[in-house]
Amino acid sequence: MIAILGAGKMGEALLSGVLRAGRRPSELMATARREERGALLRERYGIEIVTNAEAARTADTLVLAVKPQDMGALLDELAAHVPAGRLVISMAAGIPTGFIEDRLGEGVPVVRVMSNTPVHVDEAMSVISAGSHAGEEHLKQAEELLSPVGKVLRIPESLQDGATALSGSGPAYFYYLVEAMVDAGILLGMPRAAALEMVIQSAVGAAVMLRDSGEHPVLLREAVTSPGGTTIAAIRELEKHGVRAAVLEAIEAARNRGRELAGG
Ligand SMILES: NC(=O)C1=CN([C@@H]2O[C@H](COP(=O)(O)OP(=O)(O)OC[C@H]3O[C@@H](n4cnc5c(N)ncnc54)[C@H](O)[C@@H]3O)[C@@H](O)[C@H]2O)C=CC1
Ligand SMILES: O=C(O)[C@@H]1CCC=N1
Repeated sequence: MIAILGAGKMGEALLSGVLRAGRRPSELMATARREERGALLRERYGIEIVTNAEAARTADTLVLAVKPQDMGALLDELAAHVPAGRLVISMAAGIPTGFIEDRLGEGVPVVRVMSNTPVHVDEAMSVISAGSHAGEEHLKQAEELLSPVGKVLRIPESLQDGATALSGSGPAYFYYLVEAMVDAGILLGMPRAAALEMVIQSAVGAAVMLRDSGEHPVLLREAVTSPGGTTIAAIRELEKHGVRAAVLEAIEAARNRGRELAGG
């Protein structure tokens, strides 16, 4: 039995992915802070909605999907109810496995996960790290849970805040670029719908080539960039405006914010 504690955006996305992958609703339970939210999840997925304490007592795997700021309160609520040997999987940004171990009692196996919203389309990037009491079998269980909704990669926990900044937040950077490109289309007089269609299909085409061609991104970009042509005129402006440096600093800022989150 898997329990998703705090089934908001990410928790629900994982829940629906796990059901799409063939698990039965009777193998899953969830908790929600608001009653209406619980009722909606029960109706939408046919799963049982329980209290956090009930989930802790019953489920073999507890998936913590609350916001980092709510993690301390959730763990205080769970502490008295988690029997030894329960696997705890945390999806929260910035919360070290040690923070959870300290509050749930020594010996609890914790796996920290950073996934991203493409869980919705089974194209997530999930990176996982073992806490000090989690071993191979626990990492395998986390991989089994997450691999139906995308790729899974093991990394040392010291890189988790970096992964949060890179792939956890990653989809937002691509959406931001799409927004900016659509604005450029508007500037050039395109109807918004046409601009959006052109940009989305360019993004999808570029993403599929990146994934499937095995070519390095630099080579793919060079293939678009004709001598004396249009692309290099655009690239010169991107370089002039320091876009690469802005990306480096932005992702470093996201990593640094992740490091602050456990402190509230
Ligand atoms: N949104 C994203 O792109 C990503 C989010 N994350 C992480 O996933 C976690 C959840 O994020 P979202 O789904 O975006 O947030 P959310 O706010 O949509 O979901 C959290 C849910 O937890 C519920 N909740 C809070 N305290 C509770 C408690 N004590 N008992 C039961 N339910 C409780 C809230 O009512 C809410 O529905 C966060 O820790 C975040 O860092 C990770 C990767 C990507
Ligand atoms: O913005 C956030 O804090 C979360 C973590 C990764 C993506 N969204």
